[in-house]
Amino acid sequence: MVSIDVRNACVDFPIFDAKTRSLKKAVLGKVGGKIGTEARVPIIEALQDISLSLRDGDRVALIGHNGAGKSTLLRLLSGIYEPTRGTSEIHGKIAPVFDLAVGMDPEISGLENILIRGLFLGMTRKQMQDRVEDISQFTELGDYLHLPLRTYSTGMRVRLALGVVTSIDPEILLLDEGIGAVDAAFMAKARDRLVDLVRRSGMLVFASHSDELLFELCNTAIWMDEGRIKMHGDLREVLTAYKGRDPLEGMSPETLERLGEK
Ligand SMILES: Nc1ncnc2c1ncn2[C@@H]1O[C@H](COP(=O)(O)OP(=O)(O)OP(=O)(O)O)[C@@H](O)[C@H]1O
Repeated sequence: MVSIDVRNACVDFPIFDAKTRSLKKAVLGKVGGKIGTEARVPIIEALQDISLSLRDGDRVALIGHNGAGKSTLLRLLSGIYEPTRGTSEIHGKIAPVFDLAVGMDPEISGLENILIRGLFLGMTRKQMQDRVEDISQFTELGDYLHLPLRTYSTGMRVRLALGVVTSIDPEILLLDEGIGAVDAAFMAKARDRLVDLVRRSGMLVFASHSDELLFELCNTAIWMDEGRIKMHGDLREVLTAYKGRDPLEGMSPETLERLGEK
């Protein structure tokens, strides 16, 4: 069974090379997790007292200001970070997609990178070999696929990475935004594959600042604030509370029609 159970989890980052005295003023800043200065070294309390249970079919949006703890929570859910206090129990095959560049080697060709990146995301060599043709076509990179990745532009790299990421079959998909570096026409094409990917995966947790993408992919939301869960519930309700207005009101009729929210 695919499941995530987190109980009273905290994640602290001790900062060994910071000057505590000057940091005391910084606690007043609005953005970021709380900075504790009582200990011998300053400690950033990135996540505090997080409890949540997610099950198959859950599609959760992670929202909140810069530094609120969204990326740290995704890393906790992926097992990259262990909780400093509390527990997290995760069952299922996880595909963490935080940084599209991770798992890519600049010295080998695009085609070889497709294989390597797929293995990194938990696929078998055979599964990836069956998908290479489809991914290659999707990227529209043509002969570039035979050249080393270092010869690619940023957008070309994102095309390749998105092609691979949207071809996998994860049980738990953890997605961090950062997929904006492609042109609009390509993004529209990637969006369809992304929607398909999410339908195939058992569970999704998606950190993003794009209301449109969130409505397209998620049904519930967690609002993170200073390392804590401030609200967890229906996507539209949580986004409305976070923004102080209904997010659907500002959207064009075409977008609303696509989202099925006329
Ligand atoms: N490796 C680290 N070392 C020290 N502090 C960290 C580290 N990673 C994150 N933090 C701190 O943890 C807090 C939460 O950061 P996190 O990256 O999770 O926020 P976020 O909600 O993803 O922000 P954004 O929307 O800007 O990406 C911040 O105060 C940040 O300074």
